[in-house]
Order: sequence, then C-alpha cells, then structure tokens
Amino acid sequence: MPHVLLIARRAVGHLGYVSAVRVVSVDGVHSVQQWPPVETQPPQVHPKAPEQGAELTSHYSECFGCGEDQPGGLHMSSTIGAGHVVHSSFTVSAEHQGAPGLAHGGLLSCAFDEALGTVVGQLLRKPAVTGKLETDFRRPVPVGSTLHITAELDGTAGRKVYASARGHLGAPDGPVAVEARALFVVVDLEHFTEHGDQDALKKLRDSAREPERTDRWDINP
Ligand SMILES: CCCCCCCCCCCCCC(=O)SCCNC(=O)CCNC(=O)[C@H](O)C(C)(C)COP(=O)(O)OP(=O)(O)OC[C@H]1O[C@@H](n2cnc3c(N)ncnc32)[C@H](O)[C@@H]1OP(=O)(O)O
Repeated sequence: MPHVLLIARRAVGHLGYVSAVRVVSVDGVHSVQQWPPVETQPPQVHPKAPEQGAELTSHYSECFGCGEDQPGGLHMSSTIGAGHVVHSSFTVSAEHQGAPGLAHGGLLSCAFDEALGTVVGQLLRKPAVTGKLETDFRRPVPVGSTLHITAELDGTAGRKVYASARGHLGAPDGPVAVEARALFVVVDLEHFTEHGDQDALKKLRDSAREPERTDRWDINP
C-alpha cells in the first residue's frame, strides 16, 4: 500500500502558530505525530534578515553544504522565499553516491541539515546548531538529478527552533523524494570559539572583512 502523508497546520489562538499533525500510513499501519513536538511561538524573523528573493552567499567557503572551496561538496545555492521559507537546490554528483548511480542517504540528510540550518540562521540571525535531524527517504535520488528543497521555520520554544523541509526531484514542483524535520538549539558564539578550530575561525573572520562579504556572519541578534 502506498505511503500517505498528510500535514495539517492550524492556528492556536494568541499563542499563534504551529500545531501540525502528521499522519503517516504505511501498509495500513497509522501513526500520528505532532510537529513541532512541543508548543511553539511563531518565529520572529530578524529585521536584518535578507529580503524575499535574495540569493544567499555561502556562510563559509569551506562548508561542505554551500562552500565554494569544497570540491566534493554540495555547492548548495539558496534563495529567500516568502514568509518563513528558504528555497535551496543542489545537483547530485558522482562524489555523492551510495549505491551505484544513486545519492547516499547520509549525504541527503546532510543536504537537509544545510537547508534547514540556512533557514534558521538566515531568518533568525542567531547562532544555532542541529540538535536533532529526522529524515524520510521517499524516492531514490539519481546522480545527475537536482533536488529542490523548500525549508521552513515552524516555530520556536525558548532556545529551541523547529524547522522542516521537503525535497522535490528534478523541479520545484517535482515529486517529493525526501522530507526532514529538525530541532536546532540557539547557542552562544563561545560554542564555536571553544569547540572550533582557531585557524578556521580566523579565516572566516578575515573573509567577513572583505567588503562584498560583510553579510556573511553578522549573526548578532
Ligand atoms: C547570517 C547568519 C547566517 C548563518 C547561516 C548558517 C547556515 C548554517 C548551515 C549549516 C547547518 C549545519 C548545522 C550543523 O550541522 S551544526 C553541527 C551538528 N550539531 C552539533 O554539533 C551540536 C552538538 N550538540 C551540542 O552542542 C549540544 O548538545 C546542544 C547545543 C545541541 C544542546 O546543548 P546545551 O547544553 O546548549 O542545551 P541543552 O542540552 O540544555 O538543550 C537545550 C534544549 O534542547 C533540547 N534538546 C537538545 N538536544 C535535543 C535532542 N537531540 N532531542 C530533543 N531535544 C533536544 C533539550 O532537551 C533542551 O530542551 P529544554 O529542556 O530547554 O526544553
């Protein structure tokens, strides 16, 4: 029996926003999951967030998801959409294979981590890291195909930010191949200075000083 997926969204009075119910039927067995899993507030888009239609530059040139200095990376490109949405796309290359000619599942999860992290980081302009990422693989994704991912902010609860995304195969309105949901947790900048590599952070700081790149990591709320 085919998979059936239904996502319903309803307003919750003054609390406002999301209580999405996801009903999944696989071979006649139904399970109902609430998404986000806790009560949330509507996301507050930062006043300095890029405007609808803005094409985003890489936040870090060595990022596996979007960096131009990662030869085997995803080279994902992203554009701000309407509301709380970012549209991203990448083309699956031979470096991304798992089974012959098909994208590796972990690689696809990585692409969704990137797309979801982008909608969180760019619209909220707060440093946040992935706490949990859940992926549903609905169709194989062949090498050479382009995955069009629409990622959306679903709500916030204190430091917790919930976001979800759908990946369409071949075209923005193509069949859904992959879906994902994630929890991001807002962190202090010390998260990166304490745990990251100092030389890499210096490189990022230096590139942020280049006039054409000053938008890259201005993430102070
Ligand atoms: C201009 C800006 C542009 C920026 C663009 C950016 C693009 C980026 C694109 C790249 C994107 C790539 C992005 C990447 O790849 S980020 C890299 C992958 N992620 C990490 O490395 C994160 C590693 N984990 C940690 O550092 C810590 O565990 C964090 C920081 C996540 C939480 O540790 P912390 O000690 O700080 O906080 P807490 O433990 O009190 O938790 C806080 C709350 O969260 C809830 N919780 C936590 N975990 C889970 C869980 N698994 N399921 C359910 N809930 C969970 C927890 O219950 C609590 O809830 P509550 O008790 O308050 O209710």
